[in-house]
Amino acid sequence: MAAAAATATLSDDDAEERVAATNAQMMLLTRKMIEIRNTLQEISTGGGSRSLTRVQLPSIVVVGSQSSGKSSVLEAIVGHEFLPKGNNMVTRRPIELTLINSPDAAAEYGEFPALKLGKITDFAQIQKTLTDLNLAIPDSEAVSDDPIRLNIYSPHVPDLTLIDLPGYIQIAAADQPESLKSKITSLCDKYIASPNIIVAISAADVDLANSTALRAAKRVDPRGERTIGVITKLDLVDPGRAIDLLQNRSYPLQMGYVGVVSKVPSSLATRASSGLLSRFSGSGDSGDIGSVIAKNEEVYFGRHPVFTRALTDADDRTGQQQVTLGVINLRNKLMRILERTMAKNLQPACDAIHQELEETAYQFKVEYNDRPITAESYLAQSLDSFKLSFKEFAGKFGREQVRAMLKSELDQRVLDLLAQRYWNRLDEDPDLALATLDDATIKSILRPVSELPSAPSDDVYWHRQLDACVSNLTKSGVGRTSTTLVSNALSGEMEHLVNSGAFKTHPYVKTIVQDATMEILNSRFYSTADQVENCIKPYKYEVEVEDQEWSKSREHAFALLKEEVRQCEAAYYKLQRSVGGGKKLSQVEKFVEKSRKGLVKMEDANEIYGFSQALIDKGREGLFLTKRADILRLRMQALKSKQCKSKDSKYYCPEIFLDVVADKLTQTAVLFLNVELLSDFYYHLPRELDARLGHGLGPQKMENFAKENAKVRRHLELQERKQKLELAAEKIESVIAMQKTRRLQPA
Ligand SMILES: Nc1nc2c(ncn2[C@@H]2O[C@H](COP(=O)(O)OP(=O)(O)OP(=O)(O)O)[C@@H](O)[C@H]2O)c(=O)[nH]1
Repeated sequence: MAAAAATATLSDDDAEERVAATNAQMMLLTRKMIEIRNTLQEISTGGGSRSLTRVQLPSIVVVGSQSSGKSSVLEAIVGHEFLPKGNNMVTRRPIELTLINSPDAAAEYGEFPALKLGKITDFAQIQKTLTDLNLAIPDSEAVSDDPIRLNIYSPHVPDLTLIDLPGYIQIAAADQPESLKSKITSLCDKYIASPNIIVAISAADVDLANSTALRAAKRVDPRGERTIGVITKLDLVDPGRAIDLLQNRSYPLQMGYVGVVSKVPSSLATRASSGLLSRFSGSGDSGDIGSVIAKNEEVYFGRHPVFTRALTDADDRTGQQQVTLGVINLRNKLMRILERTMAKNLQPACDAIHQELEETAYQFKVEYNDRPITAESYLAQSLDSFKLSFKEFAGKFGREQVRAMLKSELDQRVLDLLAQRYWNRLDEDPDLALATLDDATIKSILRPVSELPSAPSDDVYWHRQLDACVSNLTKSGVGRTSTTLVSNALSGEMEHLVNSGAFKTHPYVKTIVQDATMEILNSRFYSTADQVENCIKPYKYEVEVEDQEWSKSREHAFALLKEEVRQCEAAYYKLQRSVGGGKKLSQVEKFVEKSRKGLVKMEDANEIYGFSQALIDKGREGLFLTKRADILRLRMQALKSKQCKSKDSKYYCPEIFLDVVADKLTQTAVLFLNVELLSDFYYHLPRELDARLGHGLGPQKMENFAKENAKVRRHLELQERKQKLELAAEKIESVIAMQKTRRLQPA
């Protein structure tokens, strides 16, 4: 019986029901206030708020020297071991602990809101994470005032917010910075400032006059209005001495002292207990360490009548300071105190929220004309704008553009073939010619193209040259080349569009667009290339030419040669400048020519003539360009001649005939590229983007996307701030209303 009395007389059924009802009501209020406090905290972290920082709802802050039993008390309240342990000063950052009573929670779990690790049901894992987060502060710094936020959900905890701080030290250890003591003190000072409630922990076996926690509390709360003294390790001193300590007269506290024995006794550590803590939730035995400790305290205090007497005396109001015993009563007391002090701050907080809300609403009206925005609407708008620029591009890049692109590619191929089979002169320029010829051509000695206009019409040599060129051109993999060209052009343009349009500041979405582009293009690549190749097959055997086609190609071939001449001249001019003038270049060219005729020796170039190897190479290039331009001019004349007017002279005018072939290949390829690749891509890409960037993105990614744009981010943040303030105002008003109703109810 004595034991039951010592732990707050919970034996009587009526009393129990009353306590439960009060607890439930209190928890509802406290929870609402904690929610408001957290909302306000989010608003303050989201951007400097002037009026909100002035008024804040209080937190409970736990301070104590190292090894005073701080962790043991907190763990007894939570019911689990979860705080970092070790000799190496493991609490280096404030731990802001929010306990959330969740009666329906299937399991107890913790969450680190800033880390986004999800629910952690293994408390050993929570302990490890806390240890890692603390030890991430280097030994040289030892403490940081950047808090770790941890929420614990459980049916066995009350709604409470507690802040655990690094323990006070007397002197810094050898490996700790000198300034550590003062660093810890100023960190704690920051937290024990008004209006927070201070839980000052002192161990019974250490002289209270030396308690750093009580001394610090006295400094900031000299009248003992917001400090609770907690004396741990009562079992280590004589019970009579314990009672003396709990009635500490040198620092009287209005909320009194609470004595606890918060160590899990080894004999009880593994046994499920009577479940005293679980009375909070009305569930059965919790089996947590809180219950084990409570059971142990019940037995310990019951064993010593002096504790029962102290409680009775206090109840009788004999002038003694109020005495409270046990972790459960500490917990209840904390809840009551939190509620009371929060209630005191409710009206000022409510006023501050309203003031802040008014300012924010005004800003929102002025800057955004009350225009609401969502990440989703911003994404939809950006996607629409992107699709619009895509449509514009599609309008500009059609069949005609593909035709021009492919024709210019084939023109280049035709020029290369002509150079190989007609224009390179093996006899005059063996070095350069050899480098560009295939073995078969080298074997068939090239005849100078100047002989072509006067060759007999049945000259097999010239027939073979043209047939080889045509065969080479038609069998050069036009299907693959043309498909690659168009694919590259499309993916290049998409790259340009994402880098310049609505998505230019959105790297994640850029990748999605590029991936979708590549997937569509790749999936069509082989079938398109095969279809094009199939359709140009007939030209591999026979090419029929119309008069009109011939004359069109005659003009085009002439223009091509003219452009080639221009390029030769430009290159020659550049070469002249690079060797220091035309005179120098022609000297070197002459030397190279003489050496080809055997009139001078190449080995003497440097020593006798002072021409470096680089200069000789340039001389060779100069000679090549001059001769190439001569041949091209000759060929231009030929194309203009009467001989090349008729399509029947195809062997005399290979430039024209090859252009006809290139043109036919282009026209046929474009037909299929347009249908199979271009139109298909233009049709599918917008649909694919709708699928990937619509709801497929998910709310978090959508928000991340929207906030990548600084302007939108500001708009969204201001809007969120306004919404949070509205919510906080609504909640705080309902809490104030609840308070009023409670006050009106009979006790
Ligand atoms: N006998 C007894 N030992 C206790 C009691 N409370 C805590 N201890 C022991 O005292 C030691 C220190 O307790 P902690 O809870 O780790 O103390 P702390 O203040 O958190 O220590 P730091 O984390 O180092 O600051 C541990 O060995 C506990 O088991 C108690 O009420 N009675």
